[in-house]
Amino acid sequence: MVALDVADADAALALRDQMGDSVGWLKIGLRLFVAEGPQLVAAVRKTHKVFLDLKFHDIPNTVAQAVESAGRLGVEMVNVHAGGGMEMLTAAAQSGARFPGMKLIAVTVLTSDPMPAAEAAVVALERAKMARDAGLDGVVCSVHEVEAIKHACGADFITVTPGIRWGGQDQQDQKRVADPAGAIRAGSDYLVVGRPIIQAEDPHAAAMQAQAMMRSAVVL
Ligand SMILES: O=C(O)c1cc(=O)[nH]c(=O)n1[C@@H]1O[C@H](COP(=O)(O)O)[C@@H](O)[C@H]1O
Repeated sequence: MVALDVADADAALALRDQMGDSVGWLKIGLRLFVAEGPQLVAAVRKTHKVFLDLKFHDIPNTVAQAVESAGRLGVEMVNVHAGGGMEMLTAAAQSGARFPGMKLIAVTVLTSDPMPAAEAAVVALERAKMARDAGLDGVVCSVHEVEAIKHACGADFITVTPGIRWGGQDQQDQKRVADPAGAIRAGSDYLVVGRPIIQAEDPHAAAMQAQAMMRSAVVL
């Protein structure tokens, strides 16, 4: 999943065209959605699956309604923040259930969170179990937590992992990072990559490089 963390529709659609069908999913997050809204989601959906990453975190009623609005946009994935608690997650799941083509995912502990990795592992696992019990389809977590979450929540419970860096790239604000091969070896279902691709001199080549590393880790 390539994160379209760019300022406007022109930049987003240029990047989308550069990626072509080499990438199946594009992620629309806060920056782009606040700037361009549902119209841009509709444009991107014409060619790619869309992960709408707005990390809803509010009272249960508000989050449930926001999930419903996301469902009406027809996106294939949307996320909420597990920090909102069990009642919020349950309300979100009830709303999400009306849109079977949309995966509902909970952010556990942000990959930029400065808490020590061992503590993040405990909190992420706890929140993943809560998300599963509430009926969500999976979580966003770092690669480091994937194995324990799959073990506790089941192989079908989706793990989406940002914080992907390789070849000595700058971690920037990310704290818990891993490379594309490591993410596949850990069992991650979807890798989210932003700046290492979108700020590369050649974004298409960077996406190809990440995918080659992913393939190198696939055991047939
Ligand atoms: O929900 C997310 O997508 C997300 C969760 C998280 O814990 N960490 C995280 O980095 N993300 C998003 O994943 C992308 C990572 O971007 P880069 O650090 O540029 O690769 C950004 O769009 C973040 O908003």
